Amino acid sequence: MTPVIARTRAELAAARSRVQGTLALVPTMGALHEGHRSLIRAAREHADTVAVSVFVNPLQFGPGEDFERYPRTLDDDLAVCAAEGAGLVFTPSREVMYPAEPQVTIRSGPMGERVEGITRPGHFDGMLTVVMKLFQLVRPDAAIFGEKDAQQLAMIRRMVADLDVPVRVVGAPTVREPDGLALSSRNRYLSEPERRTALSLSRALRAGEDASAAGPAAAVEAARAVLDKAAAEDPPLALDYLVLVDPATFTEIDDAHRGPAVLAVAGRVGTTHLIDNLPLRFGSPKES
Ligand SMILES: Nc1ncnc2c1ncn2[C@@H]1O[C@H](COP(=O)(O)OP(=O)(O)OP(=O)(O)O)[C@@H](O)[C@H]1O
Ligand SMILES: CC(C)(CO)[C@@H](O)C(=O)[O-]
Ligand code: BAL
Repeated sequence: MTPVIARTRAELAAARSRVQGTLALVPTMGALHEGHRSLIRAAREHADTVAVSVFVNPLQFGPGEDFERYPRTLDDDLAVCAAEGAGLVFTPSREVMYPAEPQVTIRSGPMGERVEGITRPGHFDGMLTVVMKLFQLVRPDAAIFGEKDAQQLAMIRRMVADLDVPVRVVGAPTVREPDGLALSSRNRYLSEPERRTALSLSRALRAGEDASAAGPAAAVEAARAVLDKAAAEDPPLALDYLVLVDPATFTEIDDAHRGPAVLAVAGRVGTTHLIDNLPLRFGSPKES
């Protein structure tokens, strides 16, 4: 199927008015990989038509981040959208998305200042602002986001609840390489030695999972041991954070915690910022 490509608001409005039945949106920044493909396939199960947006949102990049060099591969992205059966691709320019410098934006609140928000101040405000704009422009019934960006997904769920946005938010599991590395558009920045070091992120999460029967502190300790080793590798991992958090609020949990949690990690290898996480569940001592 060849999707309709909308580059302007008028083209999008015309395409949207022709959609029959329900519509699911998959927001992306392009450079589509197997993780994005899985989101498009999941979206097809939630609606009659799938729309994919491809837009590298300047508002969610801080000074010194990789906005300029972020991979832009639109022709390949359109081929992926067609192969996966998307009916509509919205690919606005910066001027179409932000005809004027926005004065009124979404504030992500305390949750946006935790964990990844400490490493990337302002990131979640910019992300939520563009997601809200995409929801207004595309008017989807449902929107699909990857669990790889777990704090992003939790924040979007919270925005939709707090602001009564009529969109069903659906999370989809993280797609990994056979060796465990989470797929990410930024992986293409990595040299072979950097990729080997980057693997420590998913290895640390697995070590945490393996130790989790002994409780939250043991899970964090096992993950940290892997990351400490990676910090001494060549090239080294520069750890930004390793935290065990409540999945809904991203506040840190303590050793007494029982129930679901997310073990989240982020770090830099060379100049590449990578994140990963694993959902865990802690039972009472008898259950575990
Ligand atoms: N490995 C993955 N598995 C499942 N979903 C993913 C994966 N990687 C990204 N996604 C999801 O795809 C959507 C678009 O993300 P984005 O275009 O930023 O890709 P990305 O690979 O996360 O890029 P980046 O390297 O910039 O973080 C988000 O909902 C994100 O969570
Ligand atoms: C949701 C999103 C497309 C908003 O720019 C982006 O943060 C991403 O690709 O995860
Ligand atoms: N994948 C989340 C978008 C970002 O890193 O800016």
